[in-house]
Amino acid sequence: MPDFDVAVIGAGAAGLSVAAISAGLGLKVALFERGRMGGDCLNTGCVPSKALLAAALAAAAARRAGRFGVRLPEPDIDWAGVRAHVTGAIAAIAPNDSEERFTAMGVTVVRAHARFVGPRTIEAAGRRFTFRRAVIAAGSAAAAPPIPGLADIPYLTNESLFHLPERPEHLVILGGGPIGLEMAQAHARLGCRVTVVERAAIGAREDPECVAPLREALEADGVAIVEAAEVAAADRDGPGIALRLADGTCIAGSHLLVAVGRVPRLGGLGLEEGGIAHSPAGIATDRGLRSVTNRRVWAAGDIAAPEGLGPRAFTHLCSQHAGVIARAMLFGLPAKVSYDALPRVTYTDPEIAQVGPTEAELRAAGRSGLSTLRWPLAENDRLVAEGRAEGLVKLIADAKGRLLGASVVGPGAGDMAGVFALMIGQRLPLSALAGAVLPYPTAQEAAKRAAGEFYTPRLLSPVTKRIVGLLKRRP
Ligand SMILES: Cc1cc2nc3c(=O)[nH]c(=O)nc-3n(C[C@H](O)[C@H](O)[C@H](O)COP(=O)(O)OP(=O)(O)OC[C@H]3O[C@@H](n4cnc5c(N)ncnc54)[C@H](O)[C@@H]3O)c2cc1C
Ligand SMILES: NC(=O)c1ccc[n+]([C@@H]2O[C@H](COP(=O)([O-])OP(=O)(O)OC[C@H]3O[C@@H](n4cnc5c(N)ncnc54)[C@H](O)[C@@H]3O)[C@@H](O)[C@H]2O)c1
Repeated sequence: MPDFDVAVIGAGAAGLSVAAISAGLGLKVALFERGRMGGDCLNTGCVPSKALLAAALAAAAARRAGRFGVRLPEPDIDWAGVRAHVTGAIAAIAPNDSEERFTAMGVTVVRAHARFVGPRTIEAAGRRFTFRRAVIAAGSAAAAPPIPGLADIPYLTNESLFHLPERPEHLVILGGGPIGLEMAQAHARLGCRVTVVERAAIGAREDPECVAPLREALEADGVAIVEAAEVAAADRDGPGIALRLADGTCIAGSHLLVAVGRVPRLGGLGLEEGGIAHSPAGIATDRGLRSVTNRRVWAAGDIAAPEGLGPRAFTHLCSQHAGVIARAMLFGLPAKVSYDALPRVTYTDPEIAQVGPTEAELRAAGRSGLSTLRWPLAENDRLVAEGRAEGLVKLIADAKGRLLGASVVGPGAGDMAGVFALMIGQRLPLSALAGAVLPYPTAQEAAKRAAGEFYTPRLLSPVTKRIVGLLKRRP
């Protein structure tokens, strides 16, 4: 008999979710973690980045208070205090992901590097563990672009950024994706000079109508943005760093943050010994997240590269993966992942939220009969009252009024994304949102108004007017 029903490699968002469900269902579970419990999200990702953004927002709010007739002096940023807030947020959440909590659930937690030594055996801490089923949830790490000289200079990634003892004087950020943009705004608002160096365009994956207000906000925060930049070399520059661009420009700063995407942590897992197929994108799985070569093995989280979909890196996706694995691996049901209603949010100010595909992606996929519905946040009473009515809700629907994609830019865009995820996931018609009674005044009303735009032309059509004209003669 195998030692464990389920063996999980990695105690990040994905591994913890799988372990909790499996143990909750009464299975014998082993969980291997070589680093910190909680993985990237808790220690070096979502939590510290959002904590830093919260500190930055407080500084920005103080600077903006004058518009309400509340004049405050320029905020005095105490870097040690900011760091204490970040580490405090991690410490407050850590018990949820702790070894103690999982041990209490009945999980055997092994704090060591784990590797497959055969298709049904894992080795860790000098011991061998046989398993009935295994889940690889080893996550991803910051990618290092092949720039000459980069490997020879000290640069930061998400693993080191949140532990800087001193505030960077001039943070140069390579990459204008979500990590680059969130960290650019956070550091600029906390008093650092910031330059973003981006190969293509910032926020390139997002709807351009959403990126435009964010670009303005970043520039207003003092972030310098260099786009279409080809970095030819990286060097030391005294105590700092310098990026030399192909056009001859030199961008020098005190610190360099590399945020150009993620690579799966495949190294040292013994995938060959385990008979587990993989590619540079991650563990090759079917849509049920099951290894295409070792049918006792599944993959979850950033490291999973499901067939035809590829990897994605979001904590909420880890829960979806865990749910699919629970149904497929534990109950033998035909569960599959779908990213049709997957939300993502860049937590800048303004936030950018996307649920499902963007308009450009839908059009590139050849979808016809699409309706594009917009509602500007300048028309939202609550946001006007709060002096932050910049942004847009943009919805893309099919001819029958079913929502396919939603793009939002503005304050609280991420909170609005939940409704759109529900609508797309459950295939609800726009009338469900357009007809809902929402509390006034809330930002969410902008979502309802955008949905209502699908029906407005129909409602005010000459035919409807003629019908109403006839009906008015009723006694
Ligand atoms: C700066 C930043 C901000 C982010 N912000 C957000 C956000 O706001 N919202 C969002 O949804 N997502 C965000 N993400 C993405 C999110 O953090 C990841 O998608 C998520 O943490 C992935 O979880 P995971 O369980 O797949 O991997 P991880 O969290 O990386 O966990 C994998 C674990 O496996 C362990 N491990 C690896 N190999 C082995 C081995 N051989 N043996 C034992 N242990 C091993 C590692 O030590 C690690 O703890 C952010 C990421 C970054 C970097
Ligand atoms: N709020 C969130 O949900 C959140 C926040 C941060 C990260 N994440 C997750 O982490 C992932 C990784 O984020 P990321 O921002 O590192 O990656 P990314 O792939 O999303 O963006 C990287 C950016 O770097 C640019 N780039 C690549 N090589 C370059 C080079 N040599 N020089 C200059 N620019 C270069 C790309 O054009 C791209 O715009 C995200 O895709 C997301 O899944 C999520």
